[in-house]
Amino acid sequence: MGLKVPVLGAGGWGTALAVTATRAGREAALWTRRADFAARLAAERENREYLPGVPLPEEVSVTPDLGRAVAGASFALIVVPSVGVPDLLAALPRELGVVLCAKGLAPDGGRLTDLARGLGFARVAVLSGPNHAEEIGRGLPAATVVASTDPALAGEVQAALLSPSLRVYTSSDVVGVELGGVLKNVIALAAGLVDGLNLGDNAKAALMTRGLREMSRYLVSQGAHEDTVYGLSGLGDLVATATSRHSRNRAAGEAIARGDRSFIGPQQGGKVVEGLRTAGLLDAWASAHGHDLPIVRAVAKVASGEWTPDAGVVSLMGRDAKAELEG
Ligand SMILES: NC(=O)c1ccc[n+]([C@@H]2O[C@H](COP(=O)([O-])OP(=O)(O)OC[C@H]3O[C@@H](n4cnc5c(N)ncnc54)[C@H](O)[C@@H]3O)[C@@H](O)[C@H]2O)c1
Ligand SMILES: O=P(O)(O)OC[C@H](O)CO
Repeated sequence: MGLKVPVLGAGGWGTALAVTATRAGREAALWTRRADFAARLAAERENREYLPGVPLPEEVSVTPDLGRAVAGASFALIVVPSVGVPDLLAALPRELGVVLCAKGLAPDGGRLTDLARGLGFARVAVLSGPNHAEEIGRGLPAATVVASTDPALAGEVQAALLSPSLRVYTSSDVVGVELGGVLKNVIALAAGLVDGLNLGDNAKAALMTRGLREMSRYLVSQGAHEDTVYGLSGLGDLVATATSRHSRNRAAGEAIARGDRSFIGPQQGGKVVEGLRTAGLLDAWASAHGHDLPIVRAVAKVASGEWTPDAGVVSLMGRDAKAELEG
């Protein structure tokens, strides 16, 4: 088992994971595609752009050379935003284990783990949980889940990240862990809309609870275990994201509700707000497959500019009367 952990992507989450690996006694090779940015990180020993205030230990090396970053390693953490995952995977040796850390979907609306398998990777895992980079980077206590159908790979990743400040659980439910992280971003965006519209605590509790129900219906329809929906990568991450001052998804929803149009449409404000992209991809999938995902639909319509935030509220409040456990 290689002691070096390649961390591919030097945004906030990649930087926090590189620091996390050093707390588990490993060396981390932090890769970024921009050579000038790599040089700056190596010189300043801090990622001032994406994770300010967290020093990079000397066990973290920084490189723009992908081959060098993964040389001799058993697996790599893939921590670029979901849009960048296909190109990055295509450039990696297929014998490498890949641990997908993005909370988003492939360009066709499918799962990133399926994309990896389709490209020929045999050892595939996903890492997800209630994990804000700002807190993990500082070593505040947290927990996460690594899921794989390959228990040896899940165990390797667990050992490489487990430390007194991060409990890493394993799971074999790849679908549940992966899609929990994907869906919660959309519900967190909707929670931000509720915040920005000043709709109150009752509305936010109702939105999060019905959102969890929507997550459950979708995840189980895709083959997830229902228990996973109520675990760290489902309910846990939904609570962390929908209630947090750190969450970009929640903050984007709040900003849209307050009239900030920079998040509307394809440019998406220039920030990684995975839920905006996910909502459109999932809404298209749900329409094509006859699934009812009303919160996803409302967020997709608001994110594309087709509906105002108020119209989204009207659509959700005006749905047909039903029994709570009906669907
Ligand atoms: N920030 C968190 O707390 C957190 C926690 C868990 C999971 N995630 C997930 O991790 C992923 C990355 O998020 P982040 O917070 O690190 O983002 P970020 O905005 O902090 O940084 C993104 C990084 O990826 C690079 N990048 C952007 N597009 C790229 C591309 N096409 N190819 C290669 N590199 C590209 C950027 O230059 C930047 O270094 C997202 O899917 C996010 O949902 C984030
Ligand atoms: O800042 P967000 O909204 O992308 O959320 C960050 C993490 O996914 C929380 O677990």
